[in-house]
Amino acid sequence: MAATHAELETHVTDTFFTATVLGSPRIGPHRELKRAVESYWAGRIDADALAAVGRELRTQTWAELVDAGMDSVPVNTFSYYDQMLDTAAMVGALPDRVAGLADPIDRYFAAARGNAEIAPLEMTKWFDTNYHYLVPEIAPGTAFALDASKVLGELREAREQGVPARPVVIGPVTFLLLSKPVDGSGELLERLDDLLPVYEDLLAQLAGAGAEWVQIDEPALVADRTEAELARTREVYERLAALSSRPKLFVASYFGSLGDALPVIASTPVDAIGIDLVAGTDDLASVPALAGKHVVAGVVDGRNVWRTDLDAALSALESARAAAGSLAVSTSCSLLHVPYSLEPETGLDDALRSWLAFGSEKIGEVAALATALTGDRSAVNAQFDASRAGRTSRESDPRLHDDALRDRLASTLAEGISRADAAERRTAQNELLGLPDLPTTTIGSYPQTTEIRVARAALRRGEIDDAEYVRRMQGEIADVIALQEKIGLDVLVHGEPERNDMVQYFAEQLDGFFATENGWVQSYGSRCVRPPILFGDVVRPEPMTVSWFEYAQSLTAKPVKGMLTGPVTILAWSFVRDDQPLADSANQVALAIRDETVDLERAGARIIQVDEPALRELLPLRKADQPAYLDWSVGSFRLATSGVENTTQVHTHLCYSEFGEVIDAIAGLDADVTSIEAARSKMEVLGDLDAVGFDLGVGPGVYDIHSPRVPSVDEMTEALAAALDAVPASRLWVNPDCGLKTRGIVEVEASLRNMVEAARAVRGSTVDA
Ligand SMILES: CN1c2c(nc(N)[nH]c2=O)NC[C@@H]1CNc1ccc(C(=O)N[C@@H](CCC(=O)N[C@@H](CCC(=O)N[C@@H](CCC(=O)O)C(=O)O)C(=O)O)C(=O)O)cc1
Ligand SMILES: N[C@@H](CCS)C(=O)O
Ligand SMILES: [Zn+2]
Repeated sequence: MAATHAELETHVTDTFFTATVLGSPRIGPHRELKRAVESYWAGRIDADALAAVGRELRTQTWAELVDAGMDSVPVNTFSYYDQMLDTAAMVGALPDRVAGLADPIDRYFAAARGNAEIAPLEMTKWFDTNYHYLVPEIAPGTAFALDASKVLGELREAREQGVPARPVVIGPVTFLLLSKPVDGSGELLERLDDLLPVYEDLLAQLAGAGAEWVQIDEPALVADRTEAELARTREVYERLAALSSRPKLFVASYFGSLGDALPVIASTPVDAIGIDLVAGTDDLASVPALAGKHVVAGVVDGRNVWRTDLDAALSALESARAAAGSLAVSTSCSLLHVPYSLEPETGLDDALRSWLAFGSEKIGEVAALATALTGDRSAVNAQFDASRAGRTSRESDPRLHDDALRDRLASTLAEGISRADAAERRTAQNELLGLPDLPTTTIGSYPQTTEIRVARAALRRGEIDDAEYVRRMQGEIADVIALQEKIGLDVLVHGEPERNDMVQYFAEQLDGFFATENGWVQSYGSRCVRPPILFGDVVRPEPMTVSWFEYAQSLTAKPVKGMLTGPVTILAWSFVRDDQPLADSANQVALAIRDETVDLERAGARIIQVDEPALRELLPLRKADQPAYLDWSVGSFRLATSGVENTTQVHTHLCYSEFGEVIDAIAGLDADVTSIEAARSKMEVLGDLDAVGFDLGVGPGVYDIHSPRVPSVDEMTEALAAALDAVPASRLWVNPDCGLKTRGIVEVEASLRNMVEAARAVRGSTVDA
């Protein structure tokens, strides 16, 4: 049964816990950690003040969990930046280049962000989420050594507060599989023999510090794994479980089903196994294989915001308990991926509110289910009734089903979503645009300055009116157009100052979405996003971008790109309804974007860019599920972009990933021009595109926008020369890797000047040749 706070104060020991979550958000209910960390970086507060903010946030998080009735509370899920970086620091795997920094916190932040001399670690997406982790680098010389100060410190802190603390660490298999071999390192799982002593030492120290349980996260086991990898996994957990002095071992999986890995983990003497019964419902049928283990059943969705169907969850829990014997109720994954609480969302109508559960509400659901599971159903009747009422209200809400929209979508799809032959389009577009070879452009956003954000905040608070806001944004657009003209770029953008975010901006204008006021979720480090909630059928009441485009185009004779976010990315960065296939929601969003492209074209846009940076991110973790995804995602992009004339040049933009695995899909998008992140991977993507016969326009990023460094003309000339080995000049575009919203204007101007100079130099040499 979920314990009360009073019971916990009597210290339940040596028991199997019954109610928990796999992890907690850490950025702060009002982004307190973001503000503290950024203040520390800016030198406005010292390390003690930063530590105090962290301590206060942990205390609040643990108290909420204990008060709600969790009888085991995850600790060490707090982080100043990222949990993979924390693990690298814990096992002594920070890169050598930060070793010279004496202060551990400065060393840590240097690995995360770099500085004038030090390159940061790479960042990449955490499985199929919109959270980015830092990729540890493992060199042959990396000498693993334990530094357990963070986890031990947080364990001690929690225990002093009477919290039934369960330290959480990333497991050795996931840590190595997600790290990057450098300096000639081979297959990283080969390093397990070096790494395991560190984990053994850690477990001994945790036991010595009073930890009854430790949670070892192994989400890498929900992706396809080779026999050899599974065999190594078995060895790891046999060895760790064989330790004489250790806490009970709870191996947690999440983001999918364990599949073949389930019997492997089950065969080792670990004490508890966590399964994701939301994204990995298949594992429910395998629970009998877990008999004798404590099963931690993730039935409350940690990735999405829908209220749990408590009746269905309870019945899954009852059948799992019957098969396994011993069971705890949990979230499917850490609550890192959802906002803290529904409470600040004053803009929610009662119906919508009754369908939702954010972090706090999910903790309440876990507690209610744990109580119901022990037989004391009457104590939680009200929660079960509210869950049923929310479901009934949702099923009957007219906003979930718009017949006119569905009919129009069906007829548009029936008409076909292919454009004319690409060569025919190219001829028509070249004639209209008259661009030079190697046209120069940027990806869309220019620096989101404090003035821009302050203006938006002032509009929100009613301190300025719409007209004043438009005036200020038009001022920004005019500046950005003038800057681009001065630099000599060929294809211009309006700079996106009016967009709080490339997804939220559209969601705020589409029916069927709810945009939260305070639903912040960590994206990376101190950066957060507010994923909108796609709850109903999606309808575009009016044009969303046209007036900004028209204003920008009125200031220049050069073509200004219409700038839109694509359907896959809008879905990937939203919380999406779970009552219909993702493909159906994607097509509804695509139809709205298609209408916008047609309106932009009518307003004079000769080029329209539809960004799909999240195309790779949503790729299912299991190969077997990938073809169906690629089919609907490419289809939704084509639906969004096939409504315009042949003369209108469609661009797309892809970034934040390595695209090797989805290269066919990129070709399948059939965009006239694809700008793609390439600077860090040294243009490798061009070879991949060539290999699948891609013969459309391509703009491989010639410089990395993730750092303030100004790239030289020479290095961009070299990048372009390398690109010309794979792509003829007639198809090559010149652009940075991604948008410039996180950069400062001074470095942007200098970098773009050099980029244009490099393009001109290369153009000259190809014309001469
Ligand atoms: C391209 N990326 C994106 C992802 N997901 C998205 N949904 N959007 C993306 O663009 N995933 C992959 C990458 C992740 N990259 C980033 C990069 C940068 C940020 C970021 O800077 N986030 C901002 C918040 C942005 C925002 O929503 N701004 C709003 C509100 C701003 C605000 O907080 N205003 C203050 C007042 C003004 C002030 O003092 O500054 C307030 O309200 O208190 C806006 O511009 O109106 C961040 O601050 O973290 C995220 C992901
Ligand atoms: N048009 C967007 C794409 C980011 S991925 C931008 O420039 O910021
Ligand atoms: Zn981008």
